[in-house]
Amino acid sequence: MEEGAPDGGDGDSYSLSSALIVVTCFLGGLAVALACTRRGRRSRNLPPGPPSLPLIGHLHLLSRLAHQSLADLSRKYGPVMMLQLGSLNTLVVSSPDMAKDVLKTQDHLFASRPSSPLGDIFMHSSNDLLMAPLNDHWLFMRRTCVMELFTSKRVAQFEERRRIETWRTVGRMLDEGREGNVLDIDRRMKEHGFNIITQELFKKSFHGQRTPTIAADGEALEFHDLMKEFTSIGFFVPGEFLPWLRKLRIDVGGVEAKLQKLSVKFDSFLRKIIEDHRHKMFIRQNTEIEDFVDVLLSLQSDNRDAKCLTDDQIIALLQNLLIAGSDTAANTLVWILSELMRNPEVRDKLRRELDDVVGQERLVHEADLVNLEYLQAVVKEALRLHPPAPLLVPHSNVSATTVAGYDVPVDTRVFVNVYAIQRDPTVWENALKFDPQRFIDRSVGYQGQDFVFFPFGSGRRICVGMNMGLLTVEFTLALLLQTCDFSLPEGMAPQDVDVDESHGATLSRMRPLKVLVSPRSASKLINTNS
Ligand code: HEM
Repeated sequence: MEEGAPDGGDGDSYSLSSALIVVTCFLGGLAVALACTRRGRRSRNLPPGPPSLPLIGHLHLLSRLAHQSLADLSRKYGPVMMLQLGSLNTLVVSSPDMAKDVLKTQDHLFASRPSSPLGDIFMHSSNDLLMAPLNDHWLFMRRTCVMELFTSKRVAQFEERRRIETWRTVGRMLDEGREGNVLDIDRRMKEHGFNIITQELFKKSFHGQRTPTIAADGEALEFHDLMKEFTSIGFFVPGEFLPWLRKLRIDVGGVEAKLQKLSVKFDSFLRKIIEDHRHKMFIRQNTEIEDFVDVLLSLQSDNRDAKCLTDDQIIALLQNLLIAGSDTAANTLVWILSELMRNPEVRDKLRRELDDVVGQERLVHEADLVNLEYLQAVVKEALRLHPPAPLLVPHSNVSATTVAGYDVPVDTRVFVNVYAIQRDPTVWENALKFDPQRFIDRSVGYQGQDFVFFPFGSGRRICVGMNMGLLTVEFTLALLLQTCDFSLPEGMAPQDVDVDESHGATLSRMRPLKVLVSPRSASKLINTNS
């Protein structure tokens, strides 16, 4: 280079050398991280797992349908597998024996929840039930649910509410299905699941025509927007797996900011509902219990217990129940109807059972369900092949322990792959065939006792709303089949109905199920004006 030339060359070499320093440091850091991870692995007897990449660990091996990717990996690495998702130890359990060890034998250790930005920001996990770690607060919330909200008395109290709402849904479907209109079943069932749960929580519906119990337009719209926003954000928060992103205040895709904003909106929406109920109960001296909010407010004012529910806890609980209770039941119904359209012989058999037990002269009611053995088997078979929470809700262990002789460090995130177990050909004959008869030939309940079938989980964290969810699904299915005929749009054969999956909050169909609906004679008995 000529003397006196502009010092751009020096600048270049400066930036080159600083770039080299950064790259060297980065690679050095990676090498140290890798060596530490390997040493850590060697010094502890961790469960097997695939080779990992520095920093991201095994994140790149998970597709959007994580339950399927994990099922594939466990076929190679076994039923107890350890993954490194970013910087998080993650235990994946995929056999009945291992599930039993985690959810029964060591339930006292594994019944906690990992902390997560989604839980912290959105679910108020220090105040809620679903995402709360295993502690006295969780026990208090769980007891409140079990002893006050989901008792058989309370479930029975809301029977009429569920019946009327289901009549309205079926009536709407028949109306809209007139003149050969093709119906989007996913949309109908999601609206139905949501209406049922909001009727139980705060005696209001948010979809359908205006009636005295349907929320005012503005309120309904606001709630629709909130729920739509929630499901569209997605549940993958990168900072959960790569905590250094959070330390550097990097919010990839702005997901955390969106959750924060949405949480504030949700909060004020539910706070207003609580205030309206309080007004009704105390100003108008109305002490009649009409919904869950009434129950929770009366517990709060009772003050029998030294520990009393706060407004924040009530809001967190309502939010949990809305999120955990609506799409789970709705998607179960969509999967059942998909399987019935793919398997006309099952549909015919189910209809024959309904005609034999109930007939067409009166409408089915919840008390009939115990006598509908095949219908119950159909629901079980759909929950076997399409569990709404295919990895349950993540568990976590409160102290270090061992599983199948392998070390599991404290605070490991645990995925129990119920989807893989319920489709395992070594556990179930013709595992991928939709065959409800298997549940008539073999008695398997919902309590998850033998760990071959546990779509609601098992142990301390088993679904708290199981009975209510099952009633919604079974009764809706019974009324639909009793009063409607279903057929596929012209040119479509049963084998054309796919079962491709998509996964948001719960396991749903990738594309909506579209069918034709026409009335059977019992439909004349439905009164949609009640
Ligand atoms: C077909 C319907 C449903 C299915 C398949 C289902 C499934 C599940 C599963 C798998 C879990 C996690 C269990 C675990 O962590 O091991 C769960 C938890 C939970 N479910 Fe459900 N659920 C359904 C309906 C409902 C309904 C209707 C409600 C309430 C209205 C509800 C409220 C909850 C709550 C609050 C939890 C958290 C319990 C805790 O962490 O202690 N679920 N459910």
